[in-house]
Amino acid sequence: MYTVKTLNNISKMGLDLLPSDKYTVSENVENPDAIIVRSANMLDMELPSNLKAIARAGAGVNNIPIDKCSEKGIIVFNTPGANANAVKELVLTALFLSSRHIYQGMNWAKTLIGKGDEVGKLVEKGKSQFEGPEIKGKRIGVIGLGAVGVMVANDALALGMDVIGYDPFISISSAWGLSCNVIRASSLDNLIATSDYISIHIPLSSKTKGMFNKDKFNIMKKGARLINLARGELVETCDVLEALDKGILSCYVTDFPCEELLKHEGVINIPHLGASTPESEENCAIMAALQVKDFLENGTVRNSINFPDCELEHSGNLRLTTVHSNIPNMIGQITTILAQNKINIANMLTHQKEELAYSIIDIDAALSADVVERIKKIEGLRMVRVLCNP
Ligand SMILES: NC(=O)c1ccc[n+]([C@@H]2O[C@H](COP(=O)([O-])OP(=O)(O)OC[C@H]3O[C@@H](n4cnc5c(N)ncnc54)[C@H](O)[C@@H]3O)[C@@H](O)[C@H]2O)c1
Ligand SMILES: O=C(O)CC[C@@H](O)C(=O)O
Repeated sequence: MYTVKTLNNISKMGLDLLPSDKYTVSENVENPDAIIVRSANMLDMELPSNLKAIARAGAGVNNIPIDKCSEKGIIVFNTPGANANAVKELVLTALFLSSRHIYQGMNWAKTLIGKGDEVGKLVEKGKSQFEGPEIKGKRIGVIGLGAVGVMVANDALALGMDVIGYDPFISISSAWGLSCNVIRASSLDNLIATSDYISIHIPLSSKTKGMFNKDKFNIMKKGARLINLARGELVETCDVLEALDKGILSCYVTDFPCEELLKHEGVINIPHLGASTPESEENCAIMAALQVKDFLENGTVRNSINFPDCELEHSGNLRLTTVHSNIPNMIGQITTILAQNKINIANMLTHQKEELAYSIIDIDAALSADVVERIKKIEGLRMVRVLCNP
């Protein structure tokens, strides 16, 4: 029996994929084998001693202590692309909201309650204050061309915009999906200096935190509009407010409100709704649950942040999986212990990612607790699991 703890509301469509004869799934599980989480902050959480896997039902993993997990041999998954369409649709909404003063106009229209037959006349008289430009023919700069950025860039082209993109780490699959009509920015500053609209789609990390600061606002086109549905901390709050006050920015749309942003008229604050559609919640939950299940039952790794992809067809009668430091002679030490105990290896696979390596070893014989203990004691070994092959 495996136990899975949920830290946020996770769609039932996903959780139902963990059958009740093999899994106990609840927000109240004490010492779980796996955690499925959305945006709950796990950074200061004490990691349960049984924990083997954390699945982020979503894209951003800045709420998960990745380094601490890697040290302990705990795998972290996310669900790439599963909520990208939901975010893209909200970005397109944000584009129009930032341009056409729809939100301000709607609020103003509400002030006409009680004016009775005068409402029509007052609307016509007052509407000019909410005029705003069309997006067609304007330039949008898309920063980060991953699952969301590629969709935003392609759809902005379809809306008649001139699209420039920046992503020095673009993946091959994203490059295949991106329209060849998207202009490749020679630098981030070049994108920022030439765009009427800028949309950010990069992860928050120590390298990207505060990336949008005074220096970037100072090179923007006067009156530019900035859309940030990625993460609040990518943009320095005091600098964005100053850019709005100086008229450098005419609007900032964010999915991450804070007290200061809520008070400013030039900010459109959305309460983190980027992925809040039934479709994306289901997609993320299904992907997260299946990844956890395949890892717990078969040791398969797909879409992990800290582990290398690894998948091996079953052979033999037992499967040993190990997480260890990516240093010489780790496999040598493990296989030596197996050989000393006359255990034949039916098949094996080892892959590495940065400082960590993951191995799947199928064996023909039974494995005593003593052998497992000896393997666990190898220096650099972070996690050992023994699974029964089907
Ligand atoms: N508001 C929401 O609800 C919501 C939903 C989904 C994702 N997000 C946020 O949006 C981010 C992007 O999501 P995604 O699904 O497209 O992720 P993704 O991993 O598919 O794409 C991220 C892209 O950013 C690029 N990148 C990384 N550092 C960069 C840098 N310094 N400059 C330019 N490009 C850089 C990467 O190469 C990658 O192509 C997530 O990390 C998450 O924080 C928010
Ligand atoms: O789970 C959510 O509602 C938000 C998810 C989003 O921020 C993400 O990074 O995928």
